[in-house]
Amino acid sequence: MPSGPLESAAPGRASVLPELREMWWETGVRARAQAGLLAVLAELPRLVIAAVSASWRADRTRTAVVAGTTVGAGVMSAFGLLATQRVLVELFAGGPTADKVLAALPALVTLAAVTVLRAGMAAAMGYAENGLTPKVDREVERRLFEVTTAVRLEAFDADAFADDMERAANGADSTTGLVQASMNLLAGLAGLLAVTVAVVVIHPLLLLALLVATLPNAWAALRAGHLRYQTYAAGSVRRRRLWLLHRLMAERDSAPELRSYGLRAFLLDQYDRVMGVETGIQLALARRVTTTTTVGAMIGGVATAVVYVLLGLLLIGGQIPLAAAATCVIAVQSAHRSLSVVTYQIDRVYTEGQHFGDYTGFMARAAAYLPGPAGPTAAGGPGPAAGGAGLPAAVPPSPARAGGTADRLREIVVEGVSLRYPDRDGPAVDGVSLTIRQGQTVAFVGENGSGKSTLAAMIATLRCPTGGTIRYNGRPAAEWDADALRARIAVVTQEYHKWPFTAATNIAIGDVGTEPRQDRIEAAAARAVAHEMIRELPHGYETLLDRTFAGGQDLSGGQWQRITAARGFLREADLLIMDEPSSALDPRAEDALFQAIRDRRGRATTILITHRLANVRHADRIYVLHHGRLVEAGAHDQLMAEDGRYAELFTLQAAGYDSARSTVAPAPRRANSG
Ligand SMILES: Nc1ncnc2c1ncn2[C@@H]1O[C@H](COP(=O)(O)OP(=O)(O)OP(=O)(O)O)[C@@H](O)[C@H]1O
Repeated sequence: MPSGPLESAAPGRASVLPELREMWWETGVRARAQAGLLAVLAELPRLVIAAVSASWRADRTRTAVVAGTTVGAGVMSAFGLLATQRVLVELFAGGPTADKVLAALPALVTLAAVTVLRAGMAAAMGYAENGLTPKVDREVERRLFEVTTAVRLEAFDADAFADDMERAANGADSTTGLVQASMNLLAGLAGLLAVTVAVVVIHPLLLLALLVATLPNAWAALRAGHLRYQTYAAGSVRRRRLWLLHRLMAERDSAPELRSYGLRAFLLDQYDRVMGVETGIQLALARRVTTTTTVGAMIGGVATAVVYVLLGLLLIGGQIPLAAAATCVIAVQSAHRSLSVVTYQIDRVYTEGQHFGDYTGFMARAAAYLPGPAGPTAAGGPGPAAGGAGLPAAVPPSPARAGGTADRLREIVVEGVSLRYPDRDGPAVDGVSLTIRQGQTVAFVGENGSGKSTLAAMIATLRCPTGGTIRYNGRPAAEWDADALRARIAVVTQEYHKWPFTAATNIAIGDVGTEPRQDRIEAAAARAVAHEMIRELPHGYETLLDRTFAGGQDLSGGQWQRITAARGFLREADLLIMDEPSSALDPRAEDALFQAIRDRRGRATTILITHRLANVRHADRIYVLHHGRLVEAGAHDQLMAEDGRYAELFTLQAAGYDSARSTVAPAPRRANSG
C-alpha cells in the first residue's frame, strides 16, 4: 500500500505553506524596524500628537484632566524634592533638635501638602483615564466601522485590502494604549525635568553627576526595547503562520477534512517547525536583551559609585553642604525611577504607535473607496473631508437625488457595460447591452466564469461598471439616491452569509427598514419552502443559528439556502436577483421555489441565474453570456430553434436526465407536499 498522508508530510516535503508568503506591507514594517534608534525616536512626536488628538475628539474634559494632572504630578515632584532638601538643610544645621525640627516645620508642611496634592492628582488622573478609555475606543472603532461598512465592494478586490483592514482593527485597539503611554511618558518626562530643575537649584554640578549616573541605564533600556521591536517585526510571517495553524487545528470548519485526509501529523509537524524557529529566536533575543541591560546596569552602577565618591569629595572639601549631598542621593534615585518610566513608555509609545499607524494609514487609504458625489469613478480620487490624523470625518450623506417611494423600477437599461477586476487580464463582463422591463423574469445563463454574477452585481449597484452605463427608469445610478435605489432591489447571492442571529432575524434582515412582523416573515419563509423546516427547529423561529453560542444550531446547506431565499422574498422588491438560489435544494424544494419565482411574473421583475436550465424555460428572456460577452438572447423556444450555445447546454443537461430515465425505472409520482 502506498504511504499515507502522514508519511508524505515527512520533513522535506511541503515544508512551507505557499499561502503564507510575505505581504507587501510587511516590508514596510521591517524597514521601520531597521531604521535605527534615532529614526525611531524621531517618529515619536507625530504618533503622540495623532493619539492625543483622537483622545481630544473623544472627550476634551477628560483629556485635559489627564494631561493637566500628569504634568501637575511632575511639577509636584520638583516641589517635593525641593521641600525635602529644605527639611534636610534644617535638620543638618547646628543647634538643639527641637529648634531644628521647628525650623524644618514649614518645609515639612509643604512636603505633606505636595504629597497630598500628588495623591489627589493621581486619583483624578486615574478616574479621568478610566472614563476616557471606553470613549476613545468607541470613537476610533466606530469611525473604522463607518468606513468598513461604506467602502465600495471594489475595495475588497484591491491588493491586500482585507489584510490592511484586519491590522487596522488591531490598530484601533492600540489607540488607548498609545494615549496612556503618551500621558505616562509625559508624566515621566515631567518627573525627570522636575528632578533636573531641583538638582540644578541645589548645585549645578550635580546635574552632570545625575546624567553620568542615569544615561547608561537609559541607553540600555531603549536599546532593549528596540531589539524587542525588531524581533517582533521580523516575526510577522511566523506569527501569521502560527495563527493559521492554530485555526486549522482547532476550528470546526477544518475538523472534518483534517480527519478525513489524515492531516494531523502534517499540521503538527508544521507547528513544531515554526515553534522550533520561534523558540530559538526568543532565546537569542533574551540573550541579547540580558547582555544589553547587564552592560547598561554595570556602567550605570560604576557611574553611580563615581557620583557618590564625587559627592563625598565635595563634602570633604566643604564645597557642598551635607543636606545638598543627601538630596542629591535622593535625586539620583528619583531620576532612576523617572528614567525607567520614560524609557519603558518610549518603548510602549513606539510599539502602540506602530499599530495605531496601521489604523490611520488604513483610514486614509480607505477614504478613496468611499462612495461620494464623484460617484463610481471616485476610486483614487479625494475622499470625504478628512478628520485629524488622516481619519475621514464620517461617511458623507447621500445628496438629494431621485428615489421617492412612488418611483418604482419600471425599466433597467444596460448600455455597453463592462467590468474588469483589478489584476485580471480580460474583462469579466465585456460590452453587454440589454433591457429589462417591469414584471419580466429574465435569466442569465452561461458556463462557469462567464460573467453572470458580475453583471447581476452591477445591476444591483453592488459594483460599478468600469465602462458603459446602467439606467434605472432612464436615469443612471449616480442620479439616484443610492440607498433608495438599493431598497428597490433584493439580491440572493451565491455566497450568502450565515448571520449569527435567530432564524426570524435571519429572514427579517432582508428588509430592515420595516417593522419585522412575524406574519410577513412566515409568509416569506413559506414562499422559500422554509416555514416547516424552521418550525421543526428546537425554538422555531427564535432558534439561534450559530453553534458558537450556547443553544445555537447549525443548518444544512439546503436549509440555509431556503432561509436566504426567504430573506430575498421578504422585501417585495421591484427587482429580485436570485443567483444560484437552488444549488443545494432537494428537487421538491427546488420545484416549489421556482414556482414562487414564477408567481412574481407580471408583477415584479426577477433576474435568475442558474445552471439548472430546466428552470429557465419559462423566463421571458434568456441572456447567454460567454467570456463576459452577451452571445445570445431570446425566449427558450427561440434559442432552441437557433441551435446555438444555449441549445447545446440545454440539450447536454436534458440528455443526462433522458439517459437516467431510460436506465432507471420511473418512480411512482407522489403528491407535492410543498
Ligand atoms: N472579486 C473578483 N476578483 C477578480 N476576479 C473575479 C472576481 N469575481 C469574479 N472574478 C472573475 O470574473 C469572471 C466572471 O466571474 P463571475 O462570478 O461573474 O462568473 P459567473 O458566470 O457568475 O460564474 P459561476 O457560474 O461559476 O458562478 C471569472 O473569470 C472570475 O474568475
